[in-house]
Amino acid sequence: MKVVVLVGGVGGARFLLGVKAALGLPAVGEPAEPSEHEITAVVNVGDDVWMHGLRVCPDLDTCMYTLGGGVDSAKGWGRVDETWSVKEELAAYGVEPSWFGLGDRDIATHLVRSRMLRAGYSLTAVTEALCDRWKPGVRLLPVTDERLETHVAIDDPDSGDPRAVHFQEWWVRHRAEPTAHAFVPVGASEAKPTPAVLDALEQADVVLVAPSNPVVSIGTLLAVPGFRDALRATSAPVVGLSPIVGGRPLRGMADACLAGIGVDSTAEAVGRHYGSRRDSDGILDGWLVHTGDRAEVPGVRVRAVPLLMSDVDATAAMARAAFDLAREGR
Ligand SMILES: C[C@H](OP(=O)(O)O)C(=O)O
Repeated sequence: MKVVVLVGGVGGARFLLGVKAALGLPAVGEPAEPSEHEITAVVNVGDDVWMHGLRVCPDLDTCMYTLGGGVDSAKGWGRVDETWSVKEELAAYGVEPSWFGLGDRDIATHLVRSRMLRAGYSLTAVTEALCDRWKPGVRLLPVTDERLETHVAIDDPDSGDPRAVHFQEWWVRHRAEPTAHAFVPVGASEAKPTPAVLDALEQADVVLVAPSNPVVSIGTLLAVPGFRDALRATSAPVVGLSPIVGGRPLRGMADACLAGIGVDSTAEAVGRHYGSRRDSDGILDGWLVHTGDRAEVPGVRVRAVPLLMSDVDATAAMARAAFDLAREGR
């Protein structure tokens, strides 16, 4: 089976572990024998940023480290056994930004990526080269090879003046506390989905929308011109999983993002925001919500199952429920 999963970072990576397990693949790493199943993750790039002259791709790296066995699993991102000498040395020079820490091991990834990008390789090719080391067992595809970065319109916490900051500054430096008035995918109008992404969607047997951030992860994928159309055109059923459980985000600060686009933090509101492929210009055929949550999404089959990614087995059960819902509509 060819499975395409739309993902962001921490939540998306955890969900991919469960998708692999649901298909009988090792959650971490590659299977010993070639498999009949093929998983492709289309990954958000809106969090990407140039930092100290290095190209940092947090969501691609979180997926790569998580699936390749190199992640700091307590945090859900970054390298295990990380050290911070470079960060300390930069602080000693008084170099800004000091609020975004790059670990020593992690820096090696960014050095390789930046060098290859400067040599003219696409982000898709660079990611493939990095994955040659990590062997995530999932094909990780940036949604676009063009530069696309999410910016957030806020009132400056010091001056109160309106300004736009890079997503990382809002998320990491300000902990998503200043009210987000808008999210702007800077560069989106010039971006296009890569041929590999379009091909994966066309060939897919099923497409899953991970319980990732609906605004700054999945929303940014959908902001790439042509991506929504390709998702709507695939012959594969599209099933999403709610990242909102009991009116609260599973993790992260998705509620602050949803408030910024005027969507309530409920499974129903997010399902309606994604919308129906059949009855509107939406992206869903099926929508999984957490047991006990209710959602009516016109034109979309809704089922309630446990949606807490507490471990790989629980996450695999979620993926199996998504496959079942996808099959129901065929
Ligand atoms: C929030 C995001 O991950 P997601 O939950 O969207 O997959 C992240 O890692 O920054």
